[in-house]
Amino acid sequence: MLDVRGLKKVYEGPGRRVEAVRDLTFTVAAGELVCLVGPSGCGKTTLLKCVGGLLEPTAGEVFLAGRRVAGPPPGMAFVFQEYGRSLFPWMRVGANVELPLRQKGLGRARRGELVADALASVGLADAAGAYPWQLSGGMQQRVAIARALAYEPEVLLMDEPFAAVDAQTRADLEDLVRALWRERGITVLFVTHDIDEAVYLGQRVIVLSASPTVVQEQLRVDLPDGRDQVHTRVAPRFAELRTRVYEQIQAAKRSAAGAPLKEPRRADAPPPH
Ligand SMILES: Nc1ncnc2c1ncn2[C@@H]1O[C@H](COP(=O)(O)OP(=O)(O)OP(=O)(O)O)[C@@H](O)[C@H]1O
Repeated sequence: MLDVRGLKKVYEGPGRRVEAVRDLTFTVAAGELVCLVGPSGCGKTTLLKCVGGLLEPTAGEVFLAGRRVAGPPPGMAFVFQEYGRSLFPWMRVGANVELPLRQKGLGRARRGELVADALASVGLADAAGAYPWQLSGGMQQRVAIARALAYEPEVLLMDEPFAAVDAQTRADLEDLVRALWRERGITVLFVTHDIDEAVYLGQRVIVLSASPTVVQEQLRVDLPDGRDQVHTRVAPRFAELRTRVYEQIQAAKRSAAGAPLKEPRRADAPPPH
């Protein structure tokens, strides 16, 4: 479904050259939920922008369903971290969710159906007439998710979408994403700096190195599909997987600092004491 091949991004400006992403190659299968995690500043947002056609890579290519991405493709939707800036404050919630559907050229009746369905899916069926600033942060992020869902994307790109909400809201929103993903079969690429979130959400976790970024490791999350905040997070396997991801991120930071890489531990090895 999503094929990232040899992606490289160098930012060049007067007197400054930043090689943000060196060489990234990975694929995401149709209907898969993959989390990308890596040290701060490792180029996660840069990568997602290149995948979404918002930024031209310096080298390498991204393919969506076999077609090369050369601008925002019609089958992709974004959810960003800063919900406060991604919703228009002068438009009511319903109009915010509807906006991309107008741009898609859908008729009024169909737009109405999709908006109502998306808002109901995120538990905000009665908020269509409110303004975003009348809602809590978590509710605003639900609106942003509803807007992405209403668009009926094949692929949903999420860039640290819950970084700015409180811990309880975050847990609710994580469960919402998993529920929507399971119901709708959307392909999800979810960027986070939170290791627990990556393991809790993903079917697979791609660990990125420090910038200039390469894939440090890919880890299959072999937890049961039916996850919940109480039991999954205390499961021994959850602890093993998060330890494994944590070690890889530490290794990525050490290698960036010039220290030798520690031999990676096997995912099925017991956690360290
Ligand atoms: N427009 C830009 N111009 C120049 N350099 C940039 C630009 N955007 C990002 N960078 C640099 O590229 C590197 C990667 O940035 P990016 O925002 O992609 O990382 P990130 O992993 O998303 O960061 P964080 O975890 O802090 O959100 C950083 O060194 C950053 O300073």
